[in-house]
Amino acid sequence: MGNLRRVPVGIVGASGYGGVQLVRLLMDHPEVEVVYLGGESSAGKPFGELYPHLAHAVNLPVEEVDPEIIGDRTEVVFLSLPNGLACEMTPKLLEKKCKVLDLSADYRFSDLTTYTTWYGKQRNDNATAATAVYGLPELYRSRIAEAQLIGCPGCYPTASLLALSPLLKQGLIVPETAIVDAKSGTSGGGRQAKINFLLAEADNSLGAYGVVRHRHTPEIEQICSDLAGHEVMIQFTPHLIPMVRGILATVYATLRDPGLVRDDLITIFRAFYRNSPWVRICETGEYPQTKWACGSNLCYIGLEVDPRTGRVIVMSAIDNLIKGQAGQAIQCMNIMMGWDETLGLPKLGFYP
Ligand SMILES: NC(=O)C1=CN([C@@H]2O[C@H](COP(=O)(O)OP(=O)(O)OC[C@H]3O[C@@H](n4cnc5c(N)ncnc54)[C@H](OP(=O)(O)O)[C@@H]3O)[C@@H](O)[C@H]2O)C=CC1
Ligand SMILES: CC(=O)N[C@@H](CCC(=O)OP(=O)(O)O)C(=O)O
Repeated sequence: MGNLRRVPVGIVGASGYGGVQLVRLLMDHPEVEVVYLGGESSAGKPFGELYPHLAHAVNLPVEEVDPEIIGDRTEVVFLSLPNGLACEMTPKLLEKKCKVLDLSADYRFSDLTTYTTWYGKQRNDNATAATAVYGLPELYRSRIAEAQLIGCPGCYPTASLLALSPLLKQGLIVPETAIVDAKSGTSGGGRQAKINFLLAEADNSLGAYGVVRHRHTPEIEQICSDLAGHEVMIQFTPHLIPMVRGILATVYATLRDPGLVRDDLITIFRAFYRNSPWVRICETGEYPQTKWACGSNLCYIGLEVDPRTGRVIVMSAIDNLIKGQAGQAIQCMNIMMGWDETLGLPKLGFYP
């Protein structure tokens, strides 16, 4: 007989794009019960008023955020808030013995000086931050299993790091030659009114932003440095593309051994991800499309070697709201709770 007791979970920031994905997925998760939804401007409203398509399934109000009350009512808390808020409430939630999964950048950095430099917020929770584990299960599964606090990765870092990790871990590329050219749909910017996300601005147009200064650069570099065993700098350029969901990261790097061919690297990638149910390697020469990943927690990876330049080109496609955000956080929760990593997560995309 299965376990009848469901684990009570809370979602802070439930009214945002990450929050609504968490609600949608966790309502169907067999081991949890969503008992608390929190927000700021949405507090006091029924959730179904904010997202009428879920009104028939979610009969909960959005409540004000009080860590004391959340800690009393839940055992697992997802924080899907703008950067700089999670670090204010996490110490209290941990004190209350909750497991905390933060979807913002607050607990992604092992060195808080880097966080302060790039995010501009002074912090006084160093001791708490030191206990956080970076929530990329394909790299840090065993540490996630032991953790009480997870700093879930950003969407661009997820796509970029899954493309780069096998190459860096095996020492196959010159790390400093790595260039990440990435494109994101507009939902990456959240459910806020911003001029560049207006249909008239974003539609029928493609452009880079944050060139040489996007805050995901130090996040990607931190993990690349960990994999390479020394400090690594990466060139990262994000682009906004007129679609709602999805990220495609195209990564270029110079191979140390120019004799390597595509089949060698496919074998290496397959071996690296052999225990990772959410990574699919495109083995027969096809290149991943964001649409394949849409709605699922999968990351599709394809690659090619250019014998003329000696470079490897890796393409990595995810849904920014699922593997890039809410889905990955649930994957981490599954690991922390000792459940199957795939539990409650969508395996099949929406395509077309
Ligand atoms: N969108 C994406 O693709 C990804 C986003 N992330 C990160 O995840 C986090 C959430 O992003 P996203 O869902 O896009 O953001 P949204 O802007 O869509 O949602 C933000 C949420 O935060 C709530 N909120 C804002 N201020 C407060 C406050 N002072 N107290 C309580 N709640 C507050 C809002 O509540 P209300 O509406 O009630 O005001 C809303 O529910 C961010 O840190 C983002 O950087 C990470 C990976 C991918
Ligand atoms: C299209 C778009 O605007 N994308 C966002 C990335 C969202 C994200 O993951 O940001 P966090 O690191 O704060 O979690 C951006 O570039 O800022």
